[in-house]
Amino acid sequence: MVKVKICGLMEEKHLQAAVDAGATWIGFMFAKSKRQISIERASKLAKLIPSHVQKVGVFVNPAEEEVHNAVEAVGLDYVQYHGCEGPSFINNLGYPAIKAISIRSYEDVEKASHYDVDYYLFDAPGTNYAGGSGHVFDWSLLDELSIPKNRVILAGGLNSENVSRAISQVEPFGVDVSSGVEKDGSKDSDLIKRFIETATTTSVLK
Ligand SMILES: O=C(O)c1ccccc1NCC(=O)[C@H](O)[C@H](O)COP(=O)(O)O
Repeated sequence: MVKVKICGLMEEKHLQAAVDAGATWIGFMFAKSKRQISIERASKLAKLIPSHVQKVGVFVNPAEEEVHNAVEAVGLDYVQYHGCEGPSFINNLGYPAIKAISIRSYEDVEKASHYDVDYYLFDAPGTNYAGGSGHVFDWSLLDELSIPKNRVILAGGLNSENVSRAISQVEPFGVDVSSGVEKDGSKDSDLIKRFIETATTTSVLK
């Protein structure tokens, strides 16, 4: 079954909807974004998350100190690097890691092989911010992946209408969504439930 990451959660009711519907990862945005959350607020919300659901902190070119503080205060299970962080920066920090890679061309896809991380999150390039644009990239660029599929998380403009197609085509380990579970600029519990239900009931076998 495909795993689901719901990103950019800021409110208890939406967090609860994601947990109840079967999310594997909950993402807190610590970088500049309209979804940015403080470490204090994320720590409070994190206490409501059962241990089988993993907490991901999303950063864009952070200072090391910032990452250490958030991991400790929030009890993050993974750190998602969504900027231009290099392999040695990520390795030196030493936390379980997700490296986001913005895909414009096949050369971008190849950048994944420079990193030794737990998961590779392939995303559309950002517009106002580094991610969370709601845009889809050309999934066929992932046809010749050199990294194992069980380390791939697909992101970028996914929603309950296109996620089944995305899963059938890319066969990722997980899918990630932010804009696609929002209505009028805020997360929506029904959209979160529908997305998770659709993704987790889609067969990964072609
Ligand atoms: O979501 C943001 O606002 C954001 C801002 C800056 C860096 C990363 C950001 N999001 C990280 C994510 O993992 C998003 O879920 C991913 O980019 C997909 O977003 P969307 O296309 O909106 O589903």
